[in-house]
Amino acid sequence: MKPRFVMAIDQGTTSTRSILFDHSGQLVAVSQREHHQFFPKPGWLEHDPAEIWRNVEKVVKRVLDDVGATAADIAAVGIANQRETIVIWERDTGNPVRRAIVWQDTRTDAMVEELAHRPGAQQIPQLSGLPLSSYFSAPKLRWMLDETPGLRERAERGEVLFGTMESWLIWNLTGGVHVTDVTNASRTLLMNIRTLQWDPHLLEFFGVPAAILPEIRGSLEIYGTGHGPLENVPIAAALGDQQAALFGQTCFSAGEAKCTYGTGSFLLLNTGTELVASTHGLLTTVAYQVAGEPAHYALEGSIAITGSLVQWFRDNLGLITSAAEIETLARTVDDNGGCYIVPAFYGLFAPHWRPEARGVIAGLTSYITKGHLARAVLESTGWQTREVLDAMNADSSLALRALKVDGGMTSDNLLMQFVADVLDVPVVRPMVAETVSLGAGYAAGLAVGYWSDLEGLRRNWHLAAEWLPDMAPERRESEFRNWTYAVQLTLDWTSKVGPRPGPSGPITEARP
Ligand SMILES: Nc1ncnc2c1ncn2[C@@H]1O[C@H](COP(=O)(O)OP(=O)(O)O)[C@@H](O)[C@H]1O
Ligand SMILES: O=P(O)(O)OC[C@H](O)CO
Repeated sequence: MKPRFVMAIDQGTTSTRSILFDHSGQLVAVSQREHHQFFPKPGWLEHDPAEIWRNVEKVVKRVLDDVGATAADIAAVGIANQRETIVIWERDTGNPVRRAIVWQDTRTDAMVEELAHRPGAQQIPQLSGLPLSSYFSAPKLRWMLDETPGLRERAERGEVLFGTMESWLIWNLTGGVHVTDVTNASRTLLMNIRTLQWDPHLLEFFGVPAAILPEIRGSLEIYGTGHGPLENVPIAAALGDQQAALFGQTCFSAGEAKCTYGTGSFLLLNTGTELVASTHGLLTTVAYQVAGEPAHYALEGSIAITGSLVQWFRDNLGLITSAAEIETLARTVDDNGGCYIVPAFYGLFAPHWRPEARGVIAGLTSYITKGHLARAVLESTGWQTREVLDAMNADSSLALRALKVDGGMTSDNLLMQFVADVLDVPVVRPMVAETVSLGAGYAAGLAVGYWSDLEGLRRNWHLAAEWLPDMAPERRESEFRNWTYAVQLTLDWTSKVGPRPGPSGPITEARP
């Protein structure tokens, strides 16, 4: 009997999910668990890798139980994961040596500032496709090796192993295979974006011993097989979660793009097998690689604060009680009243990469009501997307015909219409909203022949909602100019006034 399902494991920043999909790409069952967010100091964010692995075991078992399935029903498992977050564990025991440092953690900002002045720093973007930033894995790894007594020596002796989250999960799922997939490796600042191998110059620059690193493998290939409830099931794919969403949205060809609107937002444009080096503040990243074939690349615009600004509006200002209420409040007024909010809570990511920026509410007058503020909150997500798309258009000649969207913020019609208006392209949302998991499932299913080709998967993409551009060009451009002035106000804030006491780090809900 043929297996009925593929399983996706989506290990995200706040929770871990296991989802079963059938052959038509329909979601059959889901199980989810949140994990603790540890904030040991302002700007720091850590996860417990052992807790995350236990959660994986629980959600895998639960989702199988829910539909009465066994390992024999599962064709393959695919992993999608929060990217850049680092884990170090002992080779002998498999125990993590300390908590994971999460992608949003800004503890290495000062280290990065210092490294930026060292010889060799100029070559980093050209080698890795990434700007030097505390967002990526290498500064976090350097920090862990420097600040954990004896760890660097143990790393050099090969006693401990490094991995991003998919690497940690593959190690545990397979019982000891130490690999990473190429999309996750492309987020570390340690991989050469052209050779797709660890780069000796980058390892030396960040002081990382090669003995600690996993082998870089394709995104669609069998890394090993599972045990326990997944006995003998191929662990057949891994993708960073944003690349998984690109895959799940079936953006397989050059010129196709998606944006995932969640806590932060991530716009990825598939550029095909051609690598496009950004000169406008975007990341060059690997979109996916079928084992043994050339990699497909993407240009990425990572935006740090979008949905989390809505959370701030709800939790810190208390002007709404649920995220969904922001649309109702924004609809009480016709426009933003001249008000712009730039949410540079802990610097700005793409296309600015300015860690010293801090947020502003600009254009404030006695006329402004909470309705105008609600609009400005939502509009900031639209304008930040526009900045990223302008950078993409400057870097690449691939003209976007439509933007595929997913994520929690896409239930906001006012926001999605605004995005279509300010980008001047149609915005479309698919029926299956779980694009991250779907992408991991598709990749694993393709790797084992559960699905035969990409065209078949494209036919599974069905339109759920569409927003067409409907804003006068003069208004669009004059408002964008205003936004740009507001952004200028944020850029040098901490260089001029110094750092503020108190948190300048991630906004993430702390409950398990
Ligand atoms: N109707 C809405 N309007 C605007 N923002 C929303 C709405 N619903 C949810 N959000 C925001 O979306 C985010 C949650 O989306 P989700 O895709 O679950 O995020 P993540 O995967 O990053 O945790 C939250 O930050 C929340 O504030
Ligand atoms: O887990 P998410 O959805 O917050 O995604 C995190 C990104 O992978 C960070 O680069």
